[in-house]
Amino acid sequence: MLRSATSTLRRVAAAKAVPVQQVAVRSFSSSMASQNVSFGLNEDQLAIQELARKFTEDEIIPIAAHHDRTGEYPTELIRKAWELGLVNTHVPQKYGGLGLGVFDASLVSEELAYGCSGIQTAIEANGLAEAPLIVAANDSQMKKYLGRMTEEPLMAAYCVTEPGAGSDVAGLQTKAVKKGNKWVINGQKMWITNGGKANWFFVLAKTDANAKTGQAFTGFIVDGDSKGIIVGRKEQNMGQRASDTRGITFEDVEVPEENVLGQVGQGFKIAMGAFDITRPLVAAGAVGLARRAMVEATRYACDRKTMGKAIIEHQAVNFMIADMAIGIEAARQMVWKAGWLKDNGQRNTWEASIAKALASDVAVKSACDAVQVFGGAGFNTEYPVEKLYRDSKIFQIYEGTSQVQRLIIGKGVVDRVMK
Ligand SMILES: CCCCCCCC(=O)SCCNC(=O)CCNC(=O)[C@H](O)C(C)(C)COP(=O)(O)OP(=O)(O)OC[C@H]1O[C@@H](n2cnc3c(N)ncnc32)[C@H](O)[C@@H]1OP(=O)(O)O
Repeated sequence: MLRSATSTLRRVAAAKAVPVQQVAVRSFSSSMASQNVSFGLNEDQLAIQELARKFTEDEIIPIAAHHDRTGEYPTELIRKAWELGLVNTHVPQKYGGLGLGVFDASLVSEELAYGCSGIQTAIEANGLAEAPLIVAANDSQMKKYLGRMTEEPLMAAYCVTEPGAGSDVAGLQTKAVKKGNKWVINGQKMWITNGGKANWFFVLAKTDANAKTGQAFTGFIVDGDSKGIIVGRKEQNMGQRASDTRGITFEDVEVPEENVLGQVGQGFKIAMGAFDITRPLVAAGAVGLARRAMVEATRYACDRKTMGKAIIEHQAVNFMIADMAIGIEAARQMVWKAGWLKDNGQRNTWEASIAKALASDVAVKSACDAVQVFGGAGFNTEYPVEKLYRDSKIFQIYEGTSQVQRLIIGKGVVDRVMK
C-alpha cells in the first residue's frame, strides 16, 4: 500500500512537474481540521493514519534496531518521510506544508513511534522548533524559515533547556543584548534534540533581567551557520538513540532584528504556547510506544507456554496486558481531546499536560510490563521490548517532566475548583 501510495504521488508529481511533497500536501490537506468531535476518524484522517502506519511497517521497523545499536541518525529515512509529507505536518499550507491540526498530527506521531520513538522524536523535534513560529512569526519569517522546510528535507531545533535550567525555564541564563540593529546572544544550551542537524534554531534568551518571567525573555530565530555557534558532541543516551541530542553554545552570535519572534519580552509565553501544540504529540508518541509494547507482549504471551498452556491464559499475565490496553485507550482519548481543543481555538495547556503525564506513565509501565511478560528474553537485546523500555523513560522527562506536568495540572485544578 505504501509503495503504491508513494508511486502514485511520484507519478502525479512527474506529470505536474512539482516536488512529490507538494502532491502529498495536496492529497492530505483537505478537511483535515477536526471541527466536530468524533471517535470515528474521517476519510482523510484514516488515509494519513494508514500512510504513516505503512511507512512505519515498511521503513521504520526494519531499521529501528540498527539505529538503536549504532546511534546513527536516520537521515535517509527522514528524507523518505519528508517526501510523503510525514515531517513538518504543522507548517501551514500557505508555506507549502500540510497545515495539519494537532489532532491529525497525533495520528501520525502515534504510528511513527510505534516503529521507533527515537526516530519519531527526531522527526517531531522539527515540529517543536516550528511551533513557536506558528504561534508568533510574521509572514516573512514564516515564508523564510517554515517555507524552506517544505522545499528541502531540513531539520530545525528548539533551543530552550540549559545545563542549569530544564524544568525551570524562568531560570535560563542565556542572554541577548541589543547592539545597533542586531542582537548578540551568549549562553549555553543543553539536551538539544536535532542540535547537530539543525538548519536553524528557535532560541529563548533573557533580554530583561528585571522584568517578571512573562516579560523577561525573547524568542529568536537563529541560522544554524551563524558565526559563534559551537555544536557539542552527540550525547550517548539510554534510549531513543537514533535521535541527535547535543549541547549548543552561543558565543557572541549576532542575530538581525528581523529574526526576533513576536514582541521583545514575549518569548517565555511563545515558548510555552509552543508546548500547547507539541505536548499532545509527545503524548501521542508515548501511546504509540505503549501500543507496540502491548502488541509484542500479547504475541509473545500467546506463543510462550508454561505449565501446559500459553502464558496469556495465566491471569497474572493477561491482566498485565489488560492494564496496558486500559492505559493506551485512556491516554489516546486524552491526546485527542487536547488536540481537538487546540484545533478549535481553545486553550488546552491543562489538557495537554494531562495527556503528556498520563501517556508517559502508561508508556513506561507498559514497556516495563512487556519486559516482565517476556521474562528472561525481555532482558535480552534479541527481542524488541528491552529497547521499548529504554526508549520509554525519556517521555517522563522531555518537554516537561511528569512532575512539571503535575504542577500545571494541580494549579489548573485549583483554578477550576476555586473560581
Ligand atoms: C518529541 C519532540 C522533541 C522532543 C525534544 C524535547 C525537548 C524538550 O524537552 S523542550 C524543553 C522542555 N522543558 C519544559 O517543558 C519546561 C518545563 N517548565 C515549564 O513548563 C514552566 O517553566 C512551568 C510550568 C514550570 C511554569 O513556569 P513559571 O516560571 O511558574 O511560569 P508561570 O508563572 O506559570 O508563567 C509565566 C507567564 O507565562 C504565561 N504562560 C504560562 N504558560 C503559558 C502558555 N501555555 N501559553 C501562554 N502563556 C503561558 C503565564 O500566564 C504567565 O503570564 P503572566 O506573567 O502574564 O501572568
